[in-house]
Amino acid sequence: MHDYQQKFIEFAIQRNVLRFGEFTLKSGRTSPYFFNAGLFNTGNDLLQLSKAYAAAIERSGLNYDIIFGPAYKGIPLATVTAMALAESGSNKPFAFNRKEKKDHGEGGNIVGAPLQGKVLIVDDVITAGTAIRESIDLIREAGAEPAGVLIALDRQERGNGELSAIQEVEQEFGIPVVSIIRLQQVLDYLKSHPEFSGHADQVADYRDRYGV
Ligand SMILES: O=P(O)(O)OC[C@H]1O[C@H](OP(=O)(O)OP(=O)(O)O)[C@H](O)[C@@H]1O
Ligand SMILES: O=C(O)c1cc(=O)[nH]c(=O)[nH]1
Repeated sequence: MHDYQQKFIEFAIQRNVLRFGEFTLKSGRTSPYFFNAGLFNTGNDLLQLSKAYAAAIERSGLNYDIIFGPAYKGIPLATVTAMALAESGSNKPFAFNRKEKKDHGEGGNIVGAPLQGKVLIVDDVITAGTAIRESIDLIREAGAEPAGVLIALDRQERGNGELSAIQEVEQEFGIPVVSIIRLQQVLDYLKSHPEFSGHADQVADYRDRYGV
């Protein structure tokens, strides 16, 4: 595990973003851990988070024209990532969607820059891949092309079949998915920190059941 990854796990635990307990996921699975990016909820959190996202994009070498954040939690993520990239000299347009279409004023369900060219999707987690598939549909409907996905946490879970949701997305759409951390690193962290080792077994059991 790289130093930046350990620091990111500690940042997420310290802000209660990465929590342990019993959580129902969008996929219907019951998980012993949850990553709630909505709890990165101060200016300082977002400053730190935006730098972690921008650094991940820079490390990935992804080639893209515009950043897209899926509603809702992807919206601030895409926004602050675009700001951090601009700070380091890469000024990219960004856009996000509304979950419900607006039928007055400017109308439609895309806000921000027009979806054109190669689109990098920025979100918090991928579990079963539903949110990413919905984003890819929106991008294609607009006549643009998905170029990659950046998330904070790869939960390393099966999608619809035996592959991970991320592998399915990579194969089906031919695009890379980049994450800052993945579940295995969270598990390693829990096991090597006695104060969290009580959670390690439950997370490992969950991984045995739904992981790849
Ligand atoms: O891979 P999936 O199974 O789709 O799950 C992951 C998605 O679930 C959450 O979004 P959700 O739409 O639940 O909530 P939000 O409106 O808080 O972003 C999360 O932010 C991801 O976008
Ligand atoms: O699968 C989900 O719904 C999900 C998992 C997770 O860790 N965090 C989140 O916001 N959603």
